[in-house]
Amino acid sequence: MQNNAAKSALIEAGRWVSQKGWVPATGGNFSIKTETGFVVTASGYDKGHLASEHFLELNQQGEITAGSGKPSAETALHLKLYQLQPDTECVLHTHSVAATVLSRFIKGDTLSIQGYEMQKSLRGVRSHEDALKIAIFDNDQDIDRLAELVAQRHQSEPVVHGVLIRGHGLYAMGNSVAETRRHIEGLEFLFACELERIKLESAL
Ligand SMILES: CSC[C@@H](O)[C@@H](O)C(=O)COP(=O)(O)O
Ligand SMILES: [Zn+2]
Repeated sequence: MQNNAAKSALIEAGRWVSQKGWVPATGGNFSIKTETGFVVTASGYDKGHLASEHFLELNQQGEITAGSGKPSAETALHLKLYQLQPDTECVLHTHSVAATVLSRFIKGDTLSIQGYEMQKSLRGVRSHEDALKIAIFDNDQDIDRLAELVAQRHQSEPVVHGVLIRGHGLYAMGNSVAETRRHIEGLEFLFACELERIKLESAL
């Protein structure tokens, strides 16, 4: 995508995701692939009120080519996700309550979801009977190290729709902005359902 179109699409995605309550208190960061690399949000801004000056342009090695301020503190993870899946065009990172709590509640390294029609909102999923597996990684302030763990896991279990960072949030990806938004919305619905199910079952 062309740089200015990418920024406009991310400004719009930011408004939407903020209205959903999924990027509180400057949490979250967004990027879109461009002809020369990718555009990423600058660090520390309210993602519901982005303007064109709140973005940096980076090349395919992750070096800044245009823009001011600091790129997102989590830029290395965006870069890694583009390198792992060449058809990924957009990465959106959110901090919803459901993703944050569920990733802490599940103690292992995988959230397994089955039995929901909404699973079919995710690319390639054909049935509620498919077991949807979302990788969970322990949170780490060392983003390069975290990105390396995602890359290692990808070798045996390819990252397709998104990954959860424990107690932190969701990284969703897709082959367009629209697909990434749909993946976030579908996954958030599934996370909320799972939280409700766990609460009901523990009350029995
Ligand atoms: C407001 S705490 C969240 C941050 O530490 C981080 O996880 C985040 O998502 C936003 O960081 P940013 O550097 O603005 O892209
Ligand atoms: Zn974050």
